[in-house]
Formats: sequence, C-alpha cells, structure tokens
Amino acid sequence: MLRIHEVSKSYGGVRALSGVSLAVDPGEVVGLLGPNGAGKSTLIDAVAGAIDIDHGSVTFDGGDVTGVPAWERARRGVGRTFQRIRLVPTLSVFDNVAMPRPGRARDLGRVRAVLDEYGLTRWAQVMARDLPAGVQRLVEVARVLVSDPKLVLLDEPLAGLGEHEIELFETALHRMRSPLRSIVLVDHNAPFVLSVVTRACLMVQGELLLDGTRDEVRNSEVARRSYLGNPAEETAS
Ligand SMILES: Nc1ncnc2c1ncn2[C@@H]1O[C@H](COP(=O)(O)OP(=O)(O)OP(=O)(O)O)[C@@H](O)[C@H]1O
Repeated sequence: MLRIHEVSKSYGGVRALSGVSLAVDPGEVVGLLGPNGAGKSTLIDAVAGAIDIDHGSVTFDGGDVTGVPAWERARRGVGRTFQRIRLVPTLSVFDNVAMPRPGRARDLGRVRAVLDEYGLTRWAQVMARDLPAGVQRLVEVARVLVSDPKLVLLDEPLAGLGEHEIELFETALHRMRSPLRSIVLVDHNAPFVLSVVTRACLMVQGELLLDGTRDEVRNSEVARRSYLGNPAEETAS
C-alpha cells in the first residue's frame, strides 16, 4: 500500500529525515514512536504530500506519488489527521464531516453512516468549538473516514485526551481497521501505541532505527535507551 524509499528532508541545517525507508501493507497498523524532533510528523507530511522531500520516493497503492500534490494524494486515498485539530470551529459536526473534498461528490448518506458508526450522531448539530477535545478528535477521524481512505495517517491523535477519551479513540481505531486499509499511528503514548499496532517503528534524530513487532520494540535496548526508558531502573531509583 505504502512504500517510503530512502526519504530525506532538511530544514536549513536540520536534518529532519535521513534516508528513511518503510513499507506498510494493507491491513497493517504501524506505530511510529520517537522523542520530540525525531521526524515523525515530517514523515507523515512527506507521505501526505504536505512537504517536498529532498531525496527518495513515496509509492502509494502501486503508483509513484513523489511530487504529487497533497489534494491529489487525498483523492487517491491518503487520509490524515493533524497534530493540531483542524475543524471549522463555527460549523456543526455534520457540516465539518460533510465538507466537500476535491474530486469527490458529497454523499450525505455516507456522512450520516460514518457519524453513526463513530458514535457522533448525537453531536451532529453541535458546533465544533463547543465539543470536548476527545469528541473533536473523533470528528476529525470521521471527516477523514467519510471518503473511505486506503491509508490513514494519524498524527498524535491522543494529544490532550483524558483516559475515557483515549478509550473512545481506541474503539474508533478498531472500527477503522480493515484488511484493505493501512494505518500509520504517531503518538507519544507508547503503551497505547504498542497495545494497538501490528508493527512498531522507532525514529530518533531523523533516522528509522527499529522496525519490528511490538515485543521486539518493547524489549529492544535501543528503544529503552533512546525513548521508552527502563521500567526496572525507574522502579529502582
Ligand atoms: N517547518 C519546519 N521548519 C523548520 N524546521 C522544522 C520544520 N518542521 C520540522 N522541523 C524540524 O525538523 C525536526 C523534526 O521535526 P518533526 O516535527 O518531524 O518531529 P516529531 O518527531 O514529529 O516531533 P514531535 O514529537 O515533537 O511532534 C525537528 O528538529 C524540527 O524542529
């Protein structure tokens, strides 16, 4: 579904991505972990077409999309959410989800179905700015899923959510899983990420250092040292 090959991106002197390669198959949920500034959001931007990369290529659904604009990637089936929620605050939940997309006919029946599926029907007429943070996140997810994307990129979806809201998000994540869809999840809540993904990657300073099963990442020395911490040491100190 997605093949990132040797992608590099620098901002001035900062090397945000350094020869990153990653392939994601249909049905996979891949977690991207790493400390602040590791390059996770930059990688999401590179796949969504929000930035131009310096080197490398991105292939999606069998076609090379390097250099293809973001709206065209979205039309072909790349959906994403943003670190900062981007709803129109003065529009209702329904209207936010029903917002027209390039190259797609508005299908209000589909909007209703998605709102229903994600437990948002009772919020449909509420203005986005009046929603709790957790519901805003779900609306963002619904807005992405209404066009039935083949690839969903979730950039820090748990930021600012409470425990109950995280549970709601987890339910939504299970719903959006499908054998035909790939999901890439970036978040700092490593225990959550490692509990829901089928595979996890660790990025540090623009490089992808690890790509493995959840247990491989949990038990890896490099992950503990650079990001996850060592529970034994923490308990001892
Ligand atoms: N638009 C930009 N202009 C300049 N530097 C940038 C820009 N975007 C990202 N960077 C830099 O690139 C590096 C990678 O940033 P990125 O946001 O991708 O990391 P991240 O892993 O998503 O971090 P976080 O977990 O804090 O969101 C950082 O050093 C960041 O300061």
